[in-house]
Amino acid sequence: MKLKELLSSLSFYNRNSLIEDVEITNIAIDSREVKQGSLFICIAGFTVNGHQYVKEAVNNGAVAIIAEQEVTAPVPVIYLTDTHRALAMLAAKFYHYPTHKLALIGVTGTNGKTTITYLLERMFNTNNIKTGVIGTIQTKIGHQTYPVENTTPNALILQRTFHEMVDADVEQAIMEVSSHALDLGRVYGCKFDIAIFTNLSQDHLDYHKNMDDYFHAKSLLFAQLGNSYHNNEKKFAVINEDDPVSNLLKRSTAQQVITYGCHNKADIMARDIALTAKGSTFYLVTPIGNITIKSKLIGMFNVYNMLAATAAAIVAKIPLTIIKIALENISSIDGRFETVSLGQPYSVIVDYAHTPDSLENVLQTSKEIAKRKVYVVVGCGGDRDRSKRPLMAAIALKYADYAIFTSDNPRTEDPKVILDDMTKELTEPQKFEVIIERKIAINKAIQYARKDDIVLIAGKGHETYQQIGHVKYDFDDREVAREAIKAKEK
Ligand SMILES: CC(=O)N[C@H]1[C@@H](OP(=O)(O)OP(=O)(O)OC[C@H]2O[C@@H](n3ccc(=O)[nH]c3=O)[C@H](O)[C@@H]2O)O[C@H](CO)[C@@H](O)[C@@H]1O[C@H](C)C(=O)N[C@@H](C)C(=O)N[C@H](CCC(=O)O)C(=O)O
Ligand SMILES: Nc1ncnc2c1ncn2[C@@H]1O[C@H](COP(=O)(O)OP(=O)(O)OP(=O)(O)O)[C@@H](O)[C@H]1O
Ligand SMILES: N[C@H](CCC[C@H](N)C(=O)O)C(=O)O
Ligand SMILES: [Mg+2]
Repeated sequence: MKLKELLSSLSFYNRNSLIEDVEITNIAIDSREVKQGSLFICIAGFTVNGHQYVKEAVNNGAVAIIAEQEVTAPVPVIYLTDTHRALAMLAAKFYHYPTHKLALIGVTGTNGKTTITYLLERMFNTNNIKTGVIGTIQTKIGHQTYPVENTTPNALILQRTFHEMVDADVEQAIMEVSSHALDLGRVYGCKFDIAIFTNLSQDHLDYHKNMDDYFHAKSLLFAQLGNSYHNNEKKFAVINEDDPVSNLLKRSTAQQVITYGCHNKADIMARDIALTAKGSTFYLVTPIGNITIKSKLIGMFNVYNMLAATAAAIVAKIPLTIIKIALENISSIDGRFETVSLGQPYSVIVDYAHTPDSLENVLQTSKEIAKRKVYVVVGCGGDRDRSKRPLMAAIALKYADYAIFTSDNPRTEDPKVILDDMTKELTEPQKFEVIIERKIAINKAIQYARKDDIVLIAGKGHETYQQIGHVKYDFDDREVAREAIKAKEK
């Protein structure tokens, strides 16, 4: 694509007629990935400033540069005020606006995003619609899976992925939209048809200044739904009516709002909810009919996730009978309240709870279904929100009978400091111990467990690594638990 054609996607740029109209064969934001014919877009990152790599980019074959700070280069340089947003628009244009060629659902909120995307995937697939999924666990195009670095990838990877989905005849894309992504404009070039809000509770206060700032980032997804009454494009905001911020969130969108909930009156509701250790049963009340759902998913939070997915599926015109089949067929989501069972007389559950709210939810659920004691093994990630550490530890002690605090992904922090942040204000020393090494902590908890107890291993869920420093070591809570159970039971 010619540079000038590419630039036509930006409303405001310095239209310098002297700019040579070079052919762009590739877009790169990393100088190490620049090839002959690349347009190099400089991003001022959190770790380094991409503007410093212009020389290397040119040496590797960059034929034009987009920058927001002064750079010198022997190739055309186009200056813009916001290269993050420019990247999103240019990548969308370069890949021929792929989100205009498929239907797109975005899911945002503190907890439940991954779960909802997989519930929706199952609903669309059961209705014979080919899907693509982008999120924390992986990217999926049909049944093909690809590893990911971020929950919501940067705009370049994102638009390329949508382009591959279009090539693979995907009709429905479903993606998690993180608050970081919204704040950094990663999804700015996407056309969403449905935006789903799950809930808002504390997380990521290392990145966002405060909860208002965090809420504002989330609300951008709803603002981005746009106002398209004039071209008759139907778009929907699916909002959790029981969350305290829902009324404020509704004001962020000019599109039709569909609500779901269990307490406040909503369009899609669950009534007569019965929660057990084997799943949840409820009467699903919707504008297109009512039906009983018997799901294998455990916990009240999953009832909310099912309602959110159902609301989006209904506006996407999936019949209620298909929604029921899909919901009843899903037994668990990778690393979310996943049981590790080798026939042992106690339950071992691996869960991705890594926020105060999610930990509270899963522990409350564990407590409700436990016949005897609940043991929890939990830590907090390094280089992330420090203020959630004491909150998570206090929640662990509030609900569990006994806690083992251990390392999550310490990243570049000293694990002892993280554990100290978690435990220094705790007042019941008889109810917990600290074991830095996660494998030993898991083994110890399983050693303690007796018949009918529950061991909840929280924080890492589907992750198959543990990041210590900058190195990711193989580590899978489910594998470690399996080995520990085997060793104990033999
Ligand atoms: C804080 C944050 O979001 N960081 C993201 C950001 O990294 P960064 O700002 O550190 O980038 P940088 O290393 O400073 O580099 C700046 C620029 O220089 C370029 N560069 C760098 C080196 C070089 O030799 N040449 C070169 O051109 C880089 O390619 C980049 O364009 O840009 C990277 C590339 O797009 C992201 O992978 C990275 O996510 C990191 C891994 C991360 O941990 N992000 C987390 C906080 C995150 O985004 N989380 C959310 C959700 C979490 C949740 O749901 O709970 C997510 O969506 O994943
Ligand atoms: N609706 C919900 N409300 C509160 N907690 C939830 C909800 N759904 C799931 N959880 C808890 O949060 C954890 C993470 O769930 P899930 O992966 O679906 O959320 P997410 O929003 O994708 O998280 P992330 O921000 O890490 O991508 C689960 O393991 C469970 O403990
Ligand atoms: N996407 C989240 C995942 C956290 C998972 C937890 N295991 C941790 O490492 O803190 C983050 O990067 O904050
Ligand atoms: Mg997720």
